Order: sequence, then C-alpha cells, then structure tokens
Amino acid sequence: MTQGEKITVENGKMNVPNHAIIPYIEGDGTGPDIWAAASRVLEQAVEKAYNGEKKIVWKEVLAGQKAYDKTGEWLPNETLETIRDYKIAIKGPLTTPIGGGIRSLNVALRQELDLFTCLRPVRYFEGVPSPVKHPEDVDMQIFRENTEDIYAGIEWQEGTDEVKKVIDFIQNEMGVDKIRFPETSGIGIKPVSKEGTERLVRAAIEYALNEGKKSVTLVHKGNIMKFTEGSFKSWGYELAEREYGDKVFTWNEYDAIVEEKGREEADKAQKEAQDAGKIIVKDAIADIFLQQILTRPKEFEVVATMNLNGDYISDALAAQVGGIGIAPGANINNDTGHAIFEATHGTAPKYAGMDKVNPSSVILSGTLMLDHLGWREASELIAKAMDKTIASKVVTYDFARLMDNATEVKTSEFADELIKNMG
Ligand SMILES: NC(=O)C1=CN([C@@H]2O[C@H](COP(=O)(O)OP(=O)(O)OC[C@H]3O[C@@H](n4cnc5c(N)ncnc54)[C@H](OP(=O)(O)O)[C@@H]3O)[C@@H](O)[C@H]2O)C=CC1
Ligand SMILES: O=C(O)CCC(=O)C(=O)O
Ligand SMILES: [Mg+2]
Repeated sequence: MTQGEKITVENGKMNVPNHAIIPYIEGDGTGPDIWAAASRVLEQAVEKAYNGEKKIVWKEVLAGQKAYDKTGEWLPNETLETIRDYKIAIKGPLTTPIGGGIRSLNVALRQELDLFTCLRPVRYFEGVPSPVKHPEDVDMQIFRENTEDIYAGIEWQEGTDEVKKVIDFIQNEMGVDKIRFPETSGIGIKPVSKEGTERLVRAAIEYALNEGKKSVTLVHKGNIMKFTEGSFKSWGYELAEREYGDKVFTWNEYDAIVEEKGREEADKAQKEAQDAGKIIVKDAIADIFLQQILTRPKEFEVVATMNLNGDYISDALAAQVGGIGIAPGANINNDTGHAIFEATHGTAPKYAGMDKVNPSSVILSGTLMLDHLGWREASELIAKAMDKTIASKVVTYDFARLMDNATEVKTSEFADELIKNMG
C-alpha cells in the first residue's frame, strides 16, 4: 500500500504532498456504484498527468447507512475529526428521510466544518442533450450560502410542547396575530446574518475578480422576507462598495444616480464602469431570476444567494445543461481552505446497486477538488476525456434516453471509456 501524507495549511497557504491522503465518504443508495467509478477515473487522471509522480491515497471515512451499520452512529465524530485534520474530502450522496428521522447529514457536515460556500458551477459539455435551445449560453458559478437560512432545519413539529412554546412566545411577547392556524402549525426559523452574508458575497466577488467575470448577481426574495433576504441584498451591496469600491459598480450606486441625476446619467456611469473593467454587482428577485436564467442566461455569470434559493437554482440550472447527472459541487471554507467536494444530486435510491446512473457529477466534483489542490493538469485530462466520450455518444441511461443513436453504457463502463479517452 502506498504511504501518503497529509495536506497541510500554513498561513493560509495549502501544502499538497505528492502522495496526498484524501478522505472519502462512499455515500448511500447509488453512492457505492458512483464512487467505484469516480475514484478510478480520478486516480487514473492523476497517474497519467504526472507519470506516477503524484498520487491520491484514499482514506475511507464513514457517514450515513454504512456508518450506522458499523458504529451505530450516522455521522461519527471520528469522521468530522478526520476531515478537519486532513483538510479536504470528497463524498457521495447521503440519504435524508422526509418528515421524521435524522436531519440531513449533508447539511450537518457543512455546518460542523463551517464550509460556508457551496460552489456549484454550471456549464455545458458539447453534445449533452438539453431541453433548451442554447444550452451553451449557460456558464454560471453559483455561490450558495451553506450554513444559514431555513435550510439549516431550525423547526418544531406541529402538536409538540416546543411548538406551543414558540407560538405562545410569538403571539404573547411579540404581538404577532398572523399565524393563520396556531393550533395546528409547525414553525420554522430562518436565520440570515450579516457575517454569513458578507463572507459568501466576498467569496463570490473574489472569484469574479480572479476569473475575469463581468458580473455578480445577488439573488433573493427581499420584497417578501425583508429582514432576511432583503438584508442579504443590502449587506451584499454594502460589502461590495466598502471592500471593492474601485473594482465594482453596484446597482445600488446606479439607483442613487437615477435619483439624483436621472436614468441617462446612471446608464452612462454603468457603461463607463464596464468599459473600465469593473464588475457589475446587481440583484434579482428569485422568482423572476428563475425565468431569466431560461430566457437570457448570458446575462448571468457569478450568482450569490442564500441556502434554499441556491438549492432550487442549482437543480434548475443543471437541467438546462443536461441534468443532475452532470452537476458538480464543492463545499468550501474560503478562509481556511477546508473543503468537501460532492455532487449536486442525491442518492437516487431506485437505481441503487444497478451500476446504471451517471457518475459524472462526482467525477466533475473531483475535478474541482484537483483544481483546489493545484493539480490542474489532471482535471484538464478529465474534462477533455468527458468532451470526447460524450461527443462519441457513449453515455449512461440519463443521456441515452434523450440522444439519437447513443450507446448506453453502465456506470462502470462509462468510467472505462473516460479512462480510455484520457489518451
Ligand atoms: N448532497 C446530497 O447528498 C444530497 C442528498 N439528497 C438525498 O437523496 C435522497 C433522494 O433524493 P431525490 O429527491 O430522489 O433526488 P436525487 O437527486 O437522488 O434523484 C432524483 C432524480 O435525479 C436523477 N438522478 C439523480 N442522480 C443521478 C445520476 N447520478 N445520474 C443520472 N440521474 C440522476 C434521477 O432521475 P430519473 O428518475 O429521471 O432517472 C433521480 O430519480 C433523499 O434522501 C435526499 O434527501 C438529495 C440531494 C443532495
Ligand atoms: O441533504 C439533503 O438531503 C439534501 C441536500 C440538497 O438537496 C443539496 O444540498 O442540494
Ligand atoms: Mg439539492
């Protein structure tokens, strides 16, 4: 067995040894099928890109059903400690029961390790079947806040003593009389903080600056949820102007010019800012945004949004470029460099153990991981092999059912094909 070394971080700089140990969670449902395929592709890409000089040394950590069966715990503390210690991990999907049962282990991992950015890049691979006319116009990076919002699961069930206490408090201490059916309501709480918003928006703007993007769009439902989603928008604009004043032009500034000097002057100021290479920081209300990503996707590049909006938007956008089978993601703490890479999709239980589903989301999450480690040559090999394989129409069931004259292959065979096409 190859002996590996830990990835370390010193003064914010990541040191990646040639034989880097990377913890992985296999995942529930289709997780084992996908992981078997994805891990082979990632290993081979590193092997080929560096002629054996660099290697991934996998270290399994347990979560989900496998953890429960072996240890009696769904998310053992040892798993969290190992990921903290080794800095980087990659995972398959984990099941969350609807209604009762355990809360999301996926959310727990993000919260426990404070992985505040969920980065979900959405771009088109030539030849992938899509329901829209111009899927190639979609090239967006979703920065989804990953630790707050209603998604964090602070809620109380209808009929419990806890929910009665909360409803009594809201009605009697806060004077709220708008709970329509107080005797039969469940209650959920949606915390959205200034700190949480600022660190997410900062990560999005930094990304836009580093990658030469032209805009960052803050997506919110601030007209209805004024002090959570509305504040997300205001705090985002304030941060952009305060920390990046000379590099951005915001729609907040635009509105102030309209007020003072009229729209023509505001348009002129925005045009000047664009010509000077500044990033336009704008915003969109979530409902119309979901229409506009379909009708004019070219207008959006980097998107910063809250947790639940980001969850909806990332599945919707994935559909535009071929579906959830090819939608990667990364959960990152941009301050410490800690990260867990994972697909956007879930465990797809009806296909578990059938060697059937598309492993591309986890494979592409792996390429994000390789980029994060600075092993770009390996991630480029995979991206090229993905282009070549899809162009040759050798695909898993999800693409095959939408393509003419495709050859449908199993999860493991798709991995074989990618490895063959790495050249
Ligand atoms: N980060 C995580 O670990 C996540 C976990 N989950 C959890 O997963 C479980 C199942 O959730 P569910 O809502 O069914 O969502 P899933 O994403 O698991 O599956 C929904 C549908 O998406 C398609 N799909 C999913 N994965 C793939 C793939 N690899 N290749 C091709 N198609 C795919 C299938 O569509 P079709 O039937 O059309 O073929 C599938 O039926 C739940 O417990 C949920 O909480 C959900 C999301 C993320
Ligand atoms: O944790 C879950 O079960 C669902 C998570 C999810 O949908 C997501 O992160 O996109
Ligand atoms: Mg989701």
